[in-house]
Amino acid sequence: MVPIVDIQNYSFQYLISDQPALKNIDLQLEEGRFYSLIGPNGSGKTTLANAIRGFVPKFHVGDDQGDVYVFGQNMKDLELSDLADKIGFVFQNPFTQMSGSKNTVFEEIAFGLENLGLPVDEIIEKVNQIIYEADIEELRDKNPLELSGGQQQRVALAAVLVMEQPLMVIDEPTSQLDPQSTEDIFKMIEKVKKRGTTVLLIEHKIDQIAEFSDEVIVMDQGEIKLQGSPAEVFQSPLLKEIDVTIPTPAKLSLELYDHGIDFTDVPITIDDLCQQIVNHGRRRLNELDRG
Ligand SMILES: Nc1ncnc2c1ncn2[C@@H]1O[C@H](COP(=O)(O)OP(=O)(O)OP(=O)(O)O)[C@@H](O)[C@H]1O
Repeated sequence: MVPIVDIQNYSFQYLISDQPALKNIDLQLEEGRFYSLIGPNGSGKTTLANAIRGFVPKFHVGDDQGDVYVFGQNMKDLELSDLADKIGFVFQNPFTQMSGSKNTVFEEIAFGLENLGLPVDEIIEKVNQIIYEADIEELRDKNPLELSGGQQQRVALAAVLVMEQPLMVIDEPTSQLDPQSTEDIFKMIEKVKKRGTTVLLIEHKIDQIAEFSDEVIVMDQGEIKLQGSPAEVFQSPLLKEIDVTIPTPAKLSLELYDHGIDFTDVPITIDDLCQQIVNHGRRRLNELDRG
């Protein structure tokens, strides 16, 4: 299968910087998978997302080498507007996403669909559906620019998800949200993935990343250091050399190890942890029976 995104030996250095933000990146994203991109602050995550959308180097200028292919086309041959109907992009700061010209959240979310020229009935149906899924009914008639940061974040995400582009690049959509809203946003993104959308999510919420991602990509100092399933990545000894935290169940298992409880695998999700505890209990009972 041809990857949706194919990055080949790509490096980029901002014009005003003295070191590269991306170094020799090779990355392929397959259709319909949910990828999470993690790494310490300044490791290059947003720059990589911007390279996939073409903002780097077309908007944020600098020197680049290598190639970024998206939907089989080299970004060098495309204008920024060429991919508007293929890539949904949620910015780190939701304020920058707002059109600034709409009086209500409903109109804000409808804006992109209007630009695509969809029939009014269809626009209303789609906007109502996403407002329901994003659980933002109480914001429907509010002015987008008067919302709190967390509310703007939900509206900005809804305004992109409603467009149903086949690739979503989402930069820290939950940074201003409480734990329950964070969980809701991940469930929403998972629903989008189930429609066949490819998702690249930049996030720091490790527990949800472990639970929802198909693959985790770890960046450090402009390079991709690790990539694999959540279990592969969060059990990798290489992670110790990078400043990223491990999921809470894995941390708990290390504490239990100090109390003599040794699991066969490091649990990554709460379900894994429960299963490992049950397995451990069974093993102990068998030992007691035999002993
Ligand atoms: N517009 C810019 N001009 C110059 N340097 C930049 C620019 N944007 C980012 N950088 C630098 O590029 C490097 C990578 O930054 P980037 O924002 O991609 O990292 P990040 O992993 O997304 O960080 P964070 O988690 O803090 O958002 C950093 O050293 C940063 O200071």
